[in-house]
Amino acid sequence: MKPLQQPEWPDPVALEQVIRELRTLPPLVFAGECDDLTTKIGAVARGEAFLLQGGDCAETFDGVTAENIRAKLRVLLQMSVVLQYAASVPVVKVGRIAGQYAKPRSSGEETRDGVTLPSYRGDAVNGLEFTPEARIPDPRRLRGVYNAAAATLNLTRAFTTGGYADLHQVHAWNTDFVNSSPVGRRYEQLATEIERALAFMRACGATADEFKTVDFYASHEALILEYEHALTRIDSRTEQPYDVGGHLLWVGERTRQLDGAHIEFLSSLSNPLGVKIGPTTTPEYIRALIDKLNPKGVEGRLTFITRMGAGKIRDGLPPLLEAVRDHGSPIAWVCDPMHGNTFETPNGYKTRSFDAVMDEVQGFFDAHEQVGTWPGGMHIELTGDDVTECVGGGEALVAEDLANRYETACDPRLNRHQSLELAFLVAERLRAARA
Ligand SMILES: O=C[C@H](O)[C@H](O)COP(=O)(O)O
Ligand SMILES: C=C(OP(=O)(O)O)C(=O)O
Ligand SMILES: [Mn+2]
Repeated sequence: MKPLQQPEWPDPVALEQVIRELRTLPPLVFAGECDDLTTKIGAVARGEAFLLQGGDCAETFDGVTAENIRAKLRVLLQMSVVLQYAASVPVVKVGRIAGQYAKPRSSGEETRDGVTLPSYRGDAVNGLEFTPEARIPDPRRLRGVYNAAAATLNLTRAFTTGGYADLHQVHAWNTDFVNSSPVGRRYEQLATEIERALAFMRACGATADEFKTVDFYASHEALILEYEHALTRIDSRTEQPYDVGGHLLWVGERTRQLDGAHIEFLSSLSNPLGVKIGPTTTPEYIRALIDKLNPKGVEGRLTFITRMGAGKIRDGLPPLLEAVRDHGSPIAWVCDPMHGNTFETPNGYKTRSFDAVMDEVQGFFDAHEQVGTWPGGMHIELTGDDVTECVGGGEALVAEDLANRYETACDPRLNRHQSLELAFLVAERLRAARA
């Protein structure tokens, strides 16, 4: 079977050149870091940690700025402390970042005002601009992906280890936000409590080096197989293949066929892996997928990212949870409450409602409560900016507001307010689940 959702590159010679070059470039991540993430996700699968995975639907080359990267990291750090403090559970932090440049599409073409052009497939493939030239797939963009991912990872590593992510900065992350909204003020109270706890520990003589840095990992959808293959290397320590273009790779809803090229590719890697699980998934498929991707039952190797839709998760998820429980293999279950809840507004914006997103998260927790399994994490499309892409939330955005700051290159993301609100709501459910 031909691999699905692959670009049709018009210039195979240029493609060959880029791939040759990519094969010689240094790894973006170290295989040992991938193993560390597997270990951490193992704790998620055992019910001892929670995974927070989030970032843009589609990163763009223009979006590789210090401001943008800092804002994204900041909202993820804020969400993490909310979850960690309110639910007393370690949070494994993974960005949809430094590699999330390729998009599967429902349709190969897009029509606007009677003009039809190839769909935008992410900056890895073509340009967002609606012109015939921009929409031609250009393989040189794959080199751009490598450069953008390297620059993003470099700054992310600097922020997470160089002081920005120090827990003592818990107030500083919120300074421009404190009084601008109820959720900003709620966060501020929590930050004050955390500071008090840190001061108490200092007074006890605890040297809190653990609070100074955070472990933060990069993930993206493994979609364009030529790129992912070119960044797959044999690790000198273990002699095993790792995709060194990111720590965790997932395969999406449209490319997860058991006998498809994407699942075959994942099965060859030693990285931690994810697979999106949509509403048509059956227990038989899930069991076969586990046997294919994690035959040895390694803890933390396999994460299922459910994206059923708010109306389907309560019926659709429990049979899958039961099938996995009875199979006995360790799985980290993560909820993507975004992709099953997309709709178009009458004024033409692709959006999601905050209430539906929240309802799917609640349904995810309900399903796990019913079966007695651990709701291991959430996977969110978000941004650190005050965009207006999803309706609802504390700011009560409506369809007419979307025109104000609709900046996504693909799917609508939660803005900073909505992301933090979600974190507070999830923290409450998580605390109950822990109890
Ligand atoms: O991000 C996911 C997919 O690429 C996206 O949801 C597809 O959207 P489309 O239906 O507009 O192609
Ligand atoms: C394409 C995506 O999701 P899914 O495969 O679940 O549709 C995505 O995560 O952006
Ligand atoms: Mn998306």
